[in-house]
Amino acid sequence: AYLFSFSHMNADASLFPFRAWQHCEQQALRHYAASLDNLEHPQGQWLLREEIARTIGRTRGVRCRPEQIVLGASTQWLFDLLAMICDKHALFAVEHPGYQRIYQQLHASGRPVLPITVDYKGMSPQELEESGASIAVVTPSHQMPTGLIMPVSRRIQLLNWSYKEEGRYIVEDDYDAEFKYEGDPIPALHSLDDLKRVIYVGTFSKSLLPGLRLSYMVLPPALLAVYKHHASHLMQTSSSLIQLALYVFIKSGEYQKHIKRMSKHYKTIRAELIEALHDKFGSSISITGEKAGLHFLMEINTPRPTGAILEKAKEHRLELYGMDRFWLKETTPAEGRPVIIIGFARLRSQDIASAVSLLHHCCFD
Ligand SMILES: Cc1ncc(COP(=O)(O)O)c(/C=N/[C@@H](CCC(=O)O)COc2ccccc2)c1O
Repeated sequence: AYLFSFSHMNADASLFPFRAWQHCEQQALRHYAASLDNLEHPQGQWLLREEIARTIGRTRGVRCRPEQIVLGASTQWLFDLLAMICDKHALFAVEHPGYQRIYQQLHASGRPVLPITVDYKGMSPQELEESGASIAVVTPSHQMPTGLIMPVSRRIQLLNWSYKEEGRYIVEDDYDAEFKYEGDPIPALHSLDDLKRVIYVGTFSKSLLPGLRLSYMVLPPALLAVYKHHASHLMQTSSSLIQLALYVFIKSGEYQKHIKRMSKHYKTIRAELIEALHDKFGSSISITGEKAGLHFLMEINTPRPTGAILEKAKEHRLELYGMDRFWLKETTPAEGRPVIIIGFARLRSQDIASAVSLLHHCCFD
């Protein structure tokens, strides 16, 4: 077990309202037990899809009908489903550096997946155009892993790319959009889309718990028709009990209360952590991607290579990850200054000083 964790991959279950959740599960069993004894709608429980449509309409500006929502047990599964319903010659473009699991998932679907460079505004429209891809997968709210927020100008450029040819789509993976600390809330890319080319994907892994395995996808009408034709034989993969408990949890206002409480908590932890990092490391670090989400990047001006830093972290039971897991192309990054990903969803206020000085030790001593 780790002494301290800077992992970007997990939440802090101790902050989850298990009693409230348990009450919602009991309510779900009491009122909807009948729906557990058969296989429900392939897209998932209507009642939950209605609540999700209402929530993302209010919080992300995503206007959709419950009929367009498909639930699934993980974002990865939803990408599998997407690979099944998209044109078999369609090529996917993903951000590079980017989220490894989706890249691998799409690769496993048998079609070439094209890594497209992320510049300081997000996925490069020129490279995308030249790549011949027709489906671009982006994380505009908080790019994984760089943390950059895609400016509206780049969102418009990507939308225009999708409008240029039939069959082009943008998959907006809005995975940790609930948490934003600086600047005005930016509505989803989906809210700017006039021609129904954006597939909006969300998950409850970050806002609630990754272990619930519940994510959702909003299909534009044209793709919904294809989904209904091709994939409707596929039954829903997420549990009806979890779906109905989540429906009660959202309906009762517990979800909104939880997001408000977690946003406040993460805002405090993030500010304390950044202050502690600057105090300890001084001008030897530069932090980027810290305006939203549950992680940011930290570049360190030290002669010690990334590998040695990660090695030392392992020895000292400090959970820490580098950029290698996000480097999708065979080329490894030119060995510039070490860059590590700093997650703070699991960090406790009382541990920050010790975790930061241990990190400093791994980078310099
Ligand atoms: C870009 C992106 N999109 C979607 C998801 C969510 O996927 P789903 O759980 O299948 O719905 C993740 C999860 N990424 C996970 C792993 C990152 C990695 O492997 O490096 C991190 O997940 C969590 C992070 C903080 C708190 C709780 C969970 C994603 O990084």
